[in-house]
Amino acid sequence: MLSVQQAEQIIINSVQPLATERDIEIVDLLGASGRILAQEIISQLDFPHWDNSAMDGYAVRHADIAGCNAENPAILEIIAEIPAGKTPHKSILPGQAARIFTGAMMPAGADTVVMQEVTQRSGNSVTILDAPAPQAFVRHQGSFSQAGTALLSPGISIGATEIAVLASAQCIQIPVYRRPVVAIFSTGDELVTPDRPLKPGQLVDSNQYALATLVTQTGAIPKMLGIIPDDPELLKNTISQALESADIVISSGGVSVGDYDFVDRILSSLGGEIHFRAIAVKPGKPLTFATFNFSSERSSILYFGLPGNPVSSLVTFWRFVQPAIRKFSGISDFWQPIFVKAKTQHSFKSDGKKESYFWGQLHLVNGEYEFTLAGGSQNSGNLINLAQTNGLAILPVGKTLVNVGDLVQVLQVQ
Ligand SMILES: Nc1nc2c(c(=O)[nH]1)N[C@H]1C(S)=C(S)[C@@H](COP(=O)(O)OP(=O)(O)OC[C@H]3O[C@@H](n4cnc5c(N)ncnc54)[C@H](O)[C@@H]3O)O[C@H]1N2
Ligand code: MOO
Ligand SMILES: [Mg+2]
Repeated sequence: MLSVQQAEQIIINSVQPLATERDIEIVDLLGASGRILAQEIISQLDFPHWDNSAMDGYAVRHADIAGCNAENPAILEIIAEIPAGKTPHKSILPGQAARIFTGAMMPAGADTVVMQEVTQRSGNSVTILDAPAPQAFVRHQGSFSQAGTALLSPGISIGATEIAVLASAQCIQIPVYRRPVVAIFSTGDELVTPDRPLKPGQLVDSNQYALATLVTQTGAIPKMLGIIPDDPELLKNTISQALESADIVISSGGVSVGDYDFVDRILSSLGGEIHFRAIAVKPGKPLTFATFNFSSERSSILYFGLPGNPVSSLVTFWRFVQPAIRKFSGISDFWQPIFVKAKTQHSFKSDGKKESYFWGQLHLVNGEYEFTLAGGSQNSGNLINLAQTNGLAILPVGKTLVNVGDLVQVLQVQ
């Protein structure tokens, strides 16, 4: 059976990220939050825009104050006051200074700022009790970045720091990639929506809601197609419709070997290339991955047939689907899953034949991660103790036991 790493490679190699002009939309500054930048941002401005003071104090000519100290101070005449936002009109000549405030433009002639803490003011003169280095406390025009420089590269995720840069560079129309559309549906005659009374044998479709939440959190648009009964005709119609209107399709259920598990057959009949139908992973073994190439105008459509058991569908989403959505979104880096090493507070075991995932919580204790197993049954049908899961501890193939205090690899999730 395919290993987790082989399956991951097949999926990631099948992803053709958004990259064309057709995939770009323009949003305003705040609308860019959480989006993926689609084009390089080049600054029209120098940063700082002009020489300015980094301190409240006095703008001076360094030659006038070099070597001065409390015993041998320099005394200068104050000829101007320059608050932030005002243009200085006078040049500083030898023996002169300007009162200046943080962020205010440096006057011509001055090259250094003296902090007011090492000065004494008396009327129109200032006594300098200590000389800073030449150029001290002056933020020079263009010293952070110069006009014409690329400030942000395409493929980055836009957060608060990037929005600050865009705002400062006066970029208010931001080119971002459109959000991928992810169609989601559940299969199974036993499934009902959460608002329906349960008849014997029925079960609430929880997967669709959990998957839609994860899709949204991953930056894509979920398109919920509902519950489809175990009927090959209805399933075929739904899958066709999903393939027409989405970039990625996720179904849950109907991918194992039961008589009512129709998904794989339908994918083949619709012309999908099935790359695999099972992985050596627990939970999540019966995961189907297929691609559809309808035209050169569209990227390959990715189809994930997730197993129906609630934990299996979420574990396979986190491990295989989420990185694929991220990569598809146009993110040039950081779409990979994040693994951390954690000291486990519980022991757990497996038969060593499949890569096994155990759900629970990662905590930072004194700067180091610890992993606590969720209480109750680690059965892939038990979604109740999945609540508050933020990590999946991994037992690799060939390893059958982890003891309390051992370091384990944990996949960070959510
Ligand atoms: N003979 C075998 N049987 C099974 C195998 C196997 O290897 N040989 N694998 C088991 C494993 S592992 C899994 S996981 C499941 C996967 O089954 P399917 O993907 O075909 O899913 P279903 O049979 O439709 O449902 C499985 C289970 O999950 C419940 N379910 C389904 N959809 C939802 C939903 N949307 N929300 C909540 N719960 C859902 C469903 O009622 C079943 O209990 O197959 C095993 N069998
Ligand atoms: O692997 Mo299934 O995915 O355990 O329940
Ligand atoms: Mg089944």
